[in-house]
Amino acid sequence: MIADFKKRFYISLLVTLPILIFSPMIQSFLNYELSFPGVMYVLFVLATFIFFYGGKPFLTGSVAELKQKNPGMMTLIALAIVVAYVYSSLTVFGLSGNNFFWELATLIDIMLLGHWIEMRSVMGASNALEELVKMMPSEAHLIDDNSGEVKDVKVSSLQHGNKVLVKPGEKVPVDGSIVKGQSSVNESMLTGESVPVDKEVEDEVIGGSINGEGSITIQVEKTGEESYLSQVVTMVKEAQESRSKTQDLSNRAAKWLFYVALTAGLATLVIWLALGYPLSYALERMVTVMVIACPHALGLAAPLVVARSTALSAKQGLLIRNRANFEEARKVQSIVFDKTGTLTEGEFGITEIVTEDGYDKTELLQVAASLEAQSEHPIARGIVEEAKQQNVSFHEPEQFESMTGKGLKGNVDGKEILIVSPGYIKEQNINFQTEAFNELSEQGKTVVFVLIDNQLAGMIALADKVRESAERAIARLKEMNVQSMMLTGDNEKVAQWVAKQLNLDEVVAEVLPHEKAEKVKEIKGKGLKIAMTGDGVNDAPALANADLGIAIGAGTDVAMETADVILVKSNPEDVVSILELSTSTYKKMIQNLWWAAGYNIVTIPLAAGILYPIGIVLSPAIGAVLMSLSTVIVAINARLFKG
Ligand SMILES: Nc1ncnc2c1ncn2[C@@H]1O[C@H](COP(=O)(O)OP(=O)(O)OP(=O)(O)O)[C@@H](O)[C@H]1O
Ligand SMILES: [Cu+]
Repeated sequence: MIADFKKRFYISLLVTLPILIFSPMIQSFLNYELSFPGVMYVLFVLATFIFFYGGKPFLTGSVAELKQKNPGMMTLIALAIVVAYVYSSLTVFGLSGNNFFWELATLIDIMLLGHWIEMRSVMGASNALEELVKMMPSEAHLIDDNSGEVKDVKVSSLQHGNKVLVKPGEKVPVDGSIVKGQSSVNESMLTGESVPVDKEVEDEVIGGSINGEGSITIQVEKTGEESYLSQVVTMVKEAQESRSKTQDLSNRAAKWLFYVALTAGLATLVIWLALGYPLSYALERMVTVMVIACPHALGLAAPLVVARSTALSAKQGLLIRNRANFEEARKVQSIVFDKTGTLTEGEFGITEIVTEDGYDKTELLQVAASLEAQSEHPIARGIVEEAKQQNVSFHEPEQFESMTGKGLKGNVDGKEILIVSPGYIKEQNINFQTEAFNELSEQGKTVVFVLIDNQLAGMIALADKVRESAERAIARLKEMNVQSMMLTGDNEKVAQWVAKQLNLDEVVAEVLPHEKAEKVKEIKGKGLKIAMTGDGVNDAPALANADLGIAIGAGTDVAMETADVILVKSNPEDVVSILELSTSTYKKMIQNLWWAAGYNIVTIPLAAGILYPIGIVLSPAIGAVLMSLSTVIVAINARLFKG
């Protein structure tokens, strides 16, 4: 496409030269005379060539637009050059008046040049996505399973389970896990995090990241389309193509501009004729108006900015999935955070085990860990970790059952075990050591209760760390006048403790998973624009219900599927970045809409000849220069967008 415009431009330009040299009007400007019999016919033939050859992209483009019943810039340009060409040709064959072949030729030249330059700038603004793709290396060192020999193969030929060697300083070719060696890996191109991450055996590495000083062997887990990077690229592409309000607005404006241009063009024609000017002169003014009003920068103003901002943000680990909701993010007034894993690290460690009479700590830990080994909950991981460290033996549970938002149930060694929340204990009116419990909770520790054969056996206290980044994020939100709220399934006292640490505006504790979505709806009902941030499966309904759903961290797939934005890093500060990015993207788009459409307020009257009294009249070619300029400015402005 680009090469085609370039070729058509150069050839048309060459053919334009003789037209200029032999045009009577140019000759009178430059005060020379050069002619031969039948020169008119030669000019006609040359101009016809330019009209059909150079004008072809515009003529076919207009046919396509009219077929779609969506007349736009191509139709305007086609109309302009057809009018100029038909009128000039008629004068050659008898109609009285002057031809303006040279105007037609230069107009087409400039149009071709303009569209060529502009396509290049457009490519520049939208190729941020391609940079992401380029991060993938094309070759990998495959280790033969039998001989252990290393040979270089194409990444596309790798299969699951293959082992590949990654040497120091090389790019990791595929997603996989380390089976040998250790190193630090730079994942900044995927997460924006510039500090290299230490990786050892069993750790996951992502294709496209850069290996540090160590040599590692990785086992291939995901290739091609499945790989993290291609999923990011697909996601960004989808977001770029998805509809948005601003886009709809500018499309509608572009439609309007078409009719404005047409009307303004006809009015110009009529007025100049009424003022007694020759038809050729009036037509020239009309053609200029139509060319200058070409609404085509308008169609690009928003998509270029969006292409840029979605791709840029993807590189910082902010993945935008739903553009329309992202655009509205700048209006968010209240953000609801989930506690565990979002505001806190989500990494629990056991701090105390308090037993009831007749039970010992190791026994408690053993049954608890045996049951929790079946669960993915952060609490479960903390308990299992501690048991492993104490070398407690695990026993396979039977009839395992998880009670969402409340705890777990199952049989271990023939005994019925329950691990449950304080809420559940209170609900069942079971007596427990209230004082010890209160003391632990007030220190911000999450306490779970263990029941053996319906008898309370004791409680396990676990501590999680509040993220420092959460504190900074909430402070910044305060500055932006955005309310921060926390929703948690955890106990009230723990929630209060976290809220105090982080200076949160509001907390709601002991909410069951399905109640999170209802709570979100309730806040929305108060007329507040709300964003919800969470990581777990139990957050998914709430994410879907919020005006803006933000999935944090690698999170669960369900959370990612329902979210409008995914934050690759588990950093609450990125929530602030999303809001800021939404604001700056919107600003840039509006700015671009002005460059694209607003400039018509000045140029249409100018093209119509309003400054004729002081001697300023634009030729169609100058009109074409100005309209191209507007598009190029829009493209450059989008490219300057840094987030
Ligand atoms: N695997 C488990 N082991 C023990 N207790 C559990 C388990 N899962 C849930 N619970 C109990 O149920 C409560 C609520 O759990 P839920 O998963 O809904 O929220 P949470 O993870 O504590 O907090 P957040 O809503 O902030 O993520 C927990 O605080 C805990 O008391
Ligand atoms: Cu145009």
